[in-house]
Amino acid sequence: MDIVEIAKIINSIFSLFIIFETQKILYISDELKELTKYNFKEFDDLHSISENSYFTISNNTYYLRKYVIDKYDLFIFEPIGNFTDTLTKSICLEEIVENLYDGVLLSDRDGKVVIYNKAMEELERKPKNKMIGKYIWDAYGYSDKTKSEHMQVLESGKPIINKYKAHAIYNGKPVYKSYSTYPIIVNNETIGVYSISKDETKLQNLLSEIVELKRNYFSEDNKDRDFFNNGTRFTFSDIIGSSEIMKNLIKEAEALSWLDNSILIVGDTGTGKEVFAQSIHNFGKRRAYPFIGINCSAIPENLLETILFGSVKGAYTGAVDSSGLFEEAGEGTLFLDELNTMPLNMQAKLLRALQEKSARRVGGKENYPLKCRIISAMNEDPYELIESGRLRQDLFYRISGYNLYIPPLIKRGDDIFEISEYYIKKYNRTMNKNVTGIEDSLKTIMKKYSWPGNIRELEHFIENIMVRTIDNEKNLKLENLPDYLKDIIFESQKVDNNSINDLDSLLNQYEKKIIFEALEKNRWNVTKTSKHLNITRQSLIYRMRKHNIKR
Ligand SMILES: Nc1ncnc2c1ncn2[C@@H]1O[C@H](COP(=O)(O)OP(=O)(O)OP(=O)(O)O)[C@@H](O)[C@H]1O
Repeated sequence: MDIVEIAKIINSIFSLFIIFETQKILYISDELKELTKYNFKEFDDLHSISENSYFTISNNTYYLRKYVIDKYDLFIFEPIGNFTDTLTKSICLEEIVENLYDGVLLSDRDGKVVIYNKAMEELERKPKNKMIGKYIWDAYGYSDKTKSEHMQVLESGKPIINKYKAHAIYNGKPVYKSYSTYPIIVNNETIGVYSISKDETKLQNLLSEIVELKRNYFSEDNKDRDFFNNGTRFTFSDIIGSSEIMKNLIKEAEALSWLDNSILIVGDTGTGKEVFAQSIHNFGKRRAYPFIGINCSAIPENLLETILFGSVKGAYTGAVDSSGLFEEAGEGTLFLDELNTMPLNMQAKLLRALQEKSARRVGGKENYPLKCRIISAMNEDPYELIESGRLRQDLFYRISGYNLYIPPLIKRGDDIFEISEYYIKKYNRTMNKNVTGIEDSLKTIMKKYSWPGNIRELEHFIENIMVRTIDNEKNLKLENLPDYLKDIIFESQKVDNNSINDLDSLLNQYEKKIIFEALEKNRWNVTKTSKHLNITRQSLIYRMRKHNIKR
C-alpha cells in the first residue's frame, strides 16, 4: 500500500491531517487545505515539533498528535472547541472555580493569595477582598509563616492530604472542614500551592449524633450499672459557676430530678441544656436506666420517625426490625434536644404517643408502652414559636410539666472566668502548656463580648488562643487571638452599639419593667398578674425567669 492509500484510510477517520516525508509536504487532507486557505506556510513550524502539543491555525488552536511512521511524519489536528485561546480558557476556568461547591484557595510562590472562591468565602466566613493579594500567613493570623500549610507545601513540594479541622464559628457553633493542599509543579519548580476544602459541618453533626446514639444504646442486663455507664457524662457537680443565678438554677433542677413530670429546658445554644438534662437524670431515681439524647435538628426529617419509634422489616424499602429511642430509653430519660426544629407533622405524632403513653414502630401492628421521662430542650422562646406556628401549643403543654430557663453566659457575671479556668487547665494537659491566667486587656474584651455560642464558644475561644500561646507563656494574651475571632468579636462589639441591638435591649428592659410593675400591683399573685397582662400563667413564669424577676 502506498502512502496515498494510507492517507485515504486516515481520512475516513480524521479530517484534518498532514503527512511529511523528510520535511517535505507529501499529503494534506482537503479540509486542512480549506482551513489554511492553501497557505501552506502555516505548517513551517511543524517540523520543529517533536511531540503532541497545541497548534494554532488561522487563530484557532488544535490539539496536535504526531506519529512517526518510517520516514513519514503524520500530524493529526483535533479541534478543541471554540474556547481555544488561552485567555478565553482561563476566564472560563476562573468562572468554573468560582462556582464550585468545594472551596478553592490558590497562593503563588511568594505565599500571596491569588484565588479564593465563593465556596471558600462561605466556608470560612471571610470576604474575598480580605484574602486576595494578602500573604497567606497574614490572612490566617499566623505569627510564624511556617505554620501555614501552604508554605509547608511550597517548601517541601509534597501535598498534605485529607486534613480535618474546626476552623471558625458560625451562630456560636464550630464549622468543620476537610481539605487537601497540593503543590503546582512546573519544570521541577513549585510555582504555587492550592487547597481544596469541603464543608463537613452537617456531616460532622450527623456523625456526632450517631456516635452519641450508639454510646447510649444498651443491652438488657445492665440495670445495676453505675450511673456513669448510663449514657451520660455530667452531674450537677460538673456544672461550673458560682453566680447567684446559677446556684439557684441548680437547686431548682435538683428538686425537679426526683419528680416524674416532663421538663422543658429553654436556653440559647451552648448554655448547657444537655448538661442540665444529664445531671437531672443522674440525680433522680432513673439514674440506673439509660439516658438517651437526640438532637432533632441533626436528623433528616424522613428518618426522625423511625429513629424515635423504631421500624419493622418491610415497612418501606430497606426497613429493618429496629427498636426506637423510646424503647431504648426504657425507664430512663429521653432527651429531645432542639425540639423547636421538629417538623409539625412529627410533632403531632410525638404528641399522640405522649398522650396515649404508647407508641408503635413504623410499619408495626402493636403498640408498646412508653415508660421513660421526657426532657426536651429549645433554643428559642417557646411562646414565640407557638405564636409563629412552629410549635404546637398542645405539645408544648404536654412536654413542659416544668420549665427551666438557662441564662446565657453574659448574665452569669464572673462565671465566664471560672469556666475559662477549667478549659485552660484542660488544654494545659492536652497541649502540654503552663498557662495560669488571662491578661487584663483580654479579660475586658471577654467581659464585653456577647458570646452568642455561650460555653461551647468560650471553649473554642480558649482552645484557639492556647494553640497560639508559646509553651512558657503564663497568660492568655489578646495578641494570640486568631484573626477570625478578632473579627467576630470586634464586629459584634461594633454591632452592639447600633440601634437594632439597642432596640432589643430597650424592649427587654421595658418588658421587665411592665412585668415587675404588674406583679407589684397584683401583690405578686402570678395568676392575677397573668390575667392582668393577658398572657398565660406559664408565659408569665417563663418571662419572670428570663428576666430574673423575683419578689
Ligand atoms: N456550667 C457549665 N460548666 C461547665 N461546662 C459547661 C457548662 N455548661 C455547658 N458546658 C459545656 O458546654 C458545652 C455545651 O453544653 P450543652 O451541649 O449542654 O449546651 P446546649 O445548651 O445543650 O447546646 P445546644 O443548644 O447547642 O444543643 C458542653 O460541652 C459542656 O461541656
